[in-house]
Amino acid sequence: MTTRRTLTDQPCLQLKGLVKRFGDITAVDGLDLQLGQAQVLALLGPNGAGKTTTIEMCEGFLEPDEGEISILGLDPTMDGERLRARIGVMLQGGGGYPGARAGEMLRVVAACAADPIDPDWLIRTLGLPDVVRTPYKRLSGGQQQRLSLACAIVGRPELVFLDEPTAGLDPQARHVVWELIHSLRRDGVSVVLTTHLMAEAEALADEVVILDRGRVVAAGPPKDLVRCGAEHQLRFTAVPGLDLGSLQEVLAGTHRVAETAPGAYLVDGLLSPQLIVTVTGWCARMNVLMTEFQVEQRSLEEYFLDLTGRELSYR
Ligand SMILES: Nc1ncnc2c1ncn2[C@@H]1O[C@H](COP(=O)(O)OP(=O)(O)OP(=O)(O)O)[C@@H](O)[C@H]1O
Repeated sequence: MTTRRTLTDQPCLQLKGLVKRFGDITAVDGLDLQLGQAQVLALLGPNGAGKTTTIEMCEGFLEPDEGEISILGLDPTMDGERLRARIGVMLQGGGGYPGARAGEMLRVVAACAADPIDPDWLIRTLGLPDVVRTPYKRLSGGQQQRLSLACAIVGRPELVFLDEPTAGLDPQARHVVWELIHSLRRDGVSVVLTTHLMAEAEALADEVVILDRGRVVAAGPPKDLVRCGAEHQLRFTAVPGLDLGSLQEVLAGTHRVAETAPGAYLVDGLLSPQLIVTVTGWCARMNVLMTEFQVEQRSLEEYFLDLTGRELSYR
């Protein structure tokens, strides 16, 4: 899609001690974040967690009360003009010109860029050919979303901010957007996105930051977050009434073992390849045939619930 950028070690986004208050509400409360080049960062959190406020400060639309922001080495408040040519912004809820036709809108944005992506290619890729002549205000919510995404990336930005890029999209359109974000990353573009969707963060992000009430409650690669927050459960079925005492002995008390229903067994505790070998090896020695074998991990969603006592996604 684009010419691949040369990778550097410089963080393209760095936030230190960021604070933003609206009257009595502290929307962002001492946030530290860093993002490397060609990385995707997902800000995850419930309504009001401070995601939009954070990215609006990064985009230069809001001024922080405290802290420092460096975007591509620039201060978005002081260097907004210089920065705007190098970043792409997709606002929550679209943000297009109501009377402008979809195709024209994208071409106007492309014309402002030195080396734009071909607008026709973006229109085809995002499934918008049938609405190029339709005014923005008459596009469906999903079409407005996709057009806004096209406008955010048509100028080949170095860093893109996408505020809930797939909100309201059907699964097929969501998949197209995910593919586009993957290809941006492959081309060396860094992406900051906000989402309520755990699956989206897991599918796209190198780094997930979970916010709650303006603070980071957890951060890391999605797999690590699931792993570090999770006790795991291994379940298997076999003939009822197995002698679980001997399995417990083999496991040396590290896991809880139970027959939860006749023939349904649960091994509860931290999961590892060694645990699977131990349990299947024990079955083999006891001449027990497992008829089902299942590993259950807690999702990021459940991890968030554990951390905050609240649900993460409720749209
Ligand atoms: N302009 C504003 N004036 C007053 N309060 C605001 C303003 N913008 C945001 N807030 C408040 O700051 C807090 C954080 O809001 P923000 O929009 O950043 O959350 P969010 O995580 O993006 O939520 P959502 O997922 O609903 O978009 C909320 O309590 C919100 O009501």
